[in-house]
Amino acid sequence: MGGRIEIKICGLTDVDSVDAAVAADADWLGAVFFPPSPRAVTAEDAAELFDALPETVGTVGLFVDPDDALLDHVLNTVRLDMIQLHGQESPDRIDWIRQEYAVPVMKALGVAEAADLQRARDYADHADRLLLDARPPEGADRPGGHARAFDWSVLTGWAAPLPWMLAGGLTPESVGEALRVTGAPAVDVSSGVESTRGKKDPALIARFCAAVRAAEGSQRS
Ligand SMILES: O=C(O)c1ccccc1NCC(=O)[C@H](O)[C@H](O)COP(=O)(O)O
Repeated sequence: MGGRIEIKICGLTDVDSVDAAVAADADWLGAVFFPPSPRAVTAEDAAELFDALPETVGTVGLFVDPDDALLDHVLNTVRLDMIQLHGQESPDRIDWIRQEYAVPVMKALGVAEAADLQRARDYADHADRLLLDARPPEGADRPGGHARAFDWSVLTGWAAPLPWMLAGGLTPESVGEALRVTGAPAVDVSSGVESTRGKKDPALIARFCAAVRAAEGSQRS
């Protein structure tokens, strides 16, 4: 049991943190194209951060209910290997985006209780992956990136209809337990590897990735 656990570091905004994520063997690097986020970057910023990356590292563009103009601009400016949709995008909208841009789509779902997992089935025939994230606080100005974890035990017995990532409040200290409880095949982190909100910390990125690899090793033994 236990193959490679994929790691996504989300909300990257500076080259030192990008370098740290690559050095720490992260699989996915995320850029946020949602202006209210403290981690938001422009397409031009992201191109500078991502365009010299090795092909072995995947890039993720994070959007919230994007219009076609934003998608056109970003996809024509930055190399993106996956589109993450973190808003209220419908299955039909996902079908259109996948068709139009020929890039895999990961649909984020807000989870607080087991019943929230039922929505995963709505996207089973439309998205390529699911991101299970904690539901945002009431009245939040953005749907993700709040350092909130949900009760991972709600995933016990859950049959994932698609490849998926666990997100929400993960840290170098908690990710091992999260993996033990959930068996997640991939993890995603933003706040937990920041020294202050929106500022990634290369040392925390390295610690987070090392903790995932340690958990991977213990799954194999
Ligand atoms: O990170 C943001 O600022 C953000 C803004 C708008 C929509 C989604 C956002 N983040 C989505 C992510 O994929 C985060 O990595 C995920 O929510 C986990 O965040 P955290 O709990 O801070 O690790």
